[in-house]
Amino acid sequence: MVAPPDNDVLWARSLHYSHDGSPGLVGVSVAVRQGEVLAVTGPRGSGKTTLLRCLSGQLAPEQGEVWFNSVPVHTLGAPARERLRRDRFGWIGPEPRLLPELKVWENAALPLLLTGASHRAAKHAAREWLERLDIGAFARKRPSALTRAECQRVALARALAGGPDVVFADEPAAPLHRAERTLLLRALTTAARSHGITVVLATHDEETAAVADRRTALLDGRPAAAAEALADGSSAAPDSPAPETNEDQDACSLSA
Ligand SMILES: Nc1ncnc2c1ncn2[C@@H]1O[C@H](COP(=O)(O)OP(=O)(O)OP(=O)(O)O)[C@@H](O)[C@H]1O
Repeated sequence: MVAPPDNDVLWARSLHYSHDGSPGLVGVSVAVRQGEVLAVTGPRGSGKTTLLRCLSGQLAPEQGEVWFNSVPVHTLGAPARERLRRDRFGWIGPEPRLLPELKVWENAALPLLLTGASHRAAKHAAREWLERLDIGAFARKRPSALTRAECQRVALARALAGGPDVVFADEPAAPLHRAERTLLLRALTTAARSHGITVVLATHDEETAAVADRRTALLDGRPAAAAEALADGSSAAPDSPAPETNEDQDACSLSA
């Protein structure tokens, strides 16, 4: 077992995962550099969420390797993967999933409180991120007083407040209108770039993918090129890496 290259913060090779026997991932490889925003693209059901869940240690792949820096995530037991997720990763999905009983700042501080941070430190970090994301004024309100877009920003503050190395963003802007989507993606990429946070962004939406530095495409749980070759009847290896597109920095103008 050989650790991945030093400049890759996250690295996975030949991942296989099936959901109750039906294939979710079939030979997917991916590498993400420190501070990079990588878009994982593909139509609905192509395996994006399954890939993010394997990379973040929520799911243990049936085959293949996942490395976070020099940590072989695929060899860790469930408690160690849970600790890793809590301490080093942030997650934002399409739904904010805030706890209605808690104030906005408490929602944002929750992951930090779970890592054992003091109440004071967790509150400070949460409020700082709420301020940076322009929702500091709502800190003492309950989520029910906020719009959906504001709640999604609270979810982003929650993903960032613990000072993660990697944020996994699974269709984070999907339920939002265009203007709100642009704001949320700008907030995500600006936060990531100013703090050197790596982002793995799953999306089926071209405009959303355009904020990334680079993208990798999935189709039917496979790297898109391999899936297309399979459909054509040619002989591409099933676990060849997904084709990657180097996006010009102009594509990142939302984060300006
Ligand atoms: N918990 C589950 N149980 C059974 N099948 C699942 C489960 N989760 C995903 N799948 C199946 O695995 C495949 C990949 O799903 P996945 O959610 O990873 O794709 P996706 O690209 O993220 O799609 P979406 O954009 O709709 O979330 C799909 O065929 C899906 O139906």
